[in-house]
Amino acid sequence: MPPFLLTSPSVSPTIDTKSRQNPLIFDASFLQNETSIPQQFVWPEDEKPYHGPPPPQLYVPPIDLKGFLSYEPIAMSNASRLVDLACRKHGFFQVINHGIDSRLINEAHKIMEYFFRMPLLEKQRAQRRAGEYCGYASSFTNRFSSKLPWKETLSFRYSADPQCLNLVPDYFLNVMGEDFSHFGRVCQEYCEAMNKLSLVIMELLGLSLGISYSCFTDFYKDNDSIMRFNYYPPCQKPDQALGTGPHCDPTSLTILHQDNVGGLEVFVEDKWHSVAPCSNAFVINIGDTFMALSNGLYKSCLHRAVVNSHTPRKSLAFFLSPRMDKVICPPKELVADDDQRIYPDFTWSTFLEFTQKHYRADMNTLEAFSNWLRNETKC
Ligand SMILES: C=C1C[C@]23C[C@H]1CC[C@H]2[C@]1(C)CCC[C@@](C)(C(=O)O)[C@H]1[C@@H]3C(=O)O
Ligand SMILES: O=C(O)CCC(=O)C(=O)O
Ligand SMILES: [Fe+2]
Repeated sequence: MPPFLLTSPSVSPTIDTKSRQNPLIFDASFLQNETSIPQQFVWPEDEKPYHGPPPPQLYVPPIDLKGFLSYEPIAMSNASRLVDLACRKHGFFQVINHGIDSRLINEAHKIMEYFFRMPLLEKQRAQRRAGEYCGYASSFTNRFSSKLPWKETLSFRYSADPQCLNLVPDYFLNVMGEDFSHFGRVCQEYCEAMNKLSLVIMELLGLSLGISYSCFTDFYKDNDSIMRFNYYPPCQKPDQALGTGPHCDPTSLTILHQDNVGGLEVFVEDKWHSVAPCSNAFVINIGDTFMALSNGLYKSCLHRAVVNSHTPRKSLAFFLSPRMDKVICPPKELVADDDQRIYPDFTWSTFLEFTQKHYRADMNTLEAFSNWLRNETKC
């Protein structure tokens, strides 16, 4: 186990005042060519990316959803067996023949490219504000003052509640104006496709955990999720910086589509492994909230994104999360008696607030949150 995994979690405000008083400006069009990078982007020695020979590739089982989607019994049992093995070990698998139109995926990558290539001032019309999880962030220069990620992100909320049909287009209309109506429609369509796929994966997870296939689909049918575009500009010091630092996703399930550049790494069996990009696959990983819902059986695993000196990289991440007020409590089939509960009951709204106001998501988020919650409920 590397030394950085042994540090005990401490709860401190996520937004540090130092970074707000004296914010650095991350303008990628300029910084991507700089041979010396600001100190705030240099990661500590024990967290720096490894720059020797390329890391070994992680075997991320490709799950063929074709047979599963048409309810073929053999295909369903094969898929659930592979998913079960992967989720007990590290929580990462891929899905192929997922039924999502490649034109929609390409269109989403195209509009993302268009957005991030706009001048900084234009992008800042959607500026993410302190304590909020939606909007545009050029690195997290006004949120943190060290270990800054070498990335720009654009995040927005998606809700599967039928009353929220226009949430995404309305968001873009409000923050970016009329010219972004096509943008908003593509994003809504992409999120709807992700919502559908996430419910299929929830059926698969129900089966692989040996409980009813509808247990998790019911739980997530009115999900309140986060869609995020990640853009990693080239960095002339890729051995010192990180696109996204080591973390476990606090959310329930992440559906990631990466372009063909590569940079995603997962920490398994004491070392970093790369996950090769594949345009017809989505990389799926279990997040902390689903780990808690499965009573710790399925793992939320440490991962990060490294950067390179020559090619910008893009990824689309859909973070599935339950409706804000749903209580995360494992189904009784997964808990023999109350002593076997690993995490306390919580709501996604409290956990989300914890990651935005009290704790910078890292490899210990769920543990730090559980301890914080136990203390809060004690007094
Ligand atoms: C609830 C969330 C917090 C983060 C965005 C969503 C899902 C993943 C989290 C994050 C990506 C984990 C790594 C650190 C983080 C700060 C980031 O680099 O973007 C996290 C997100 C966040 O707090 O904005
Ligand atoms: O861009 C990637 O490959 C991973 C990003 C990630 O882990 C995240 O956004 O949570
Ligand atoms: Fe992540």
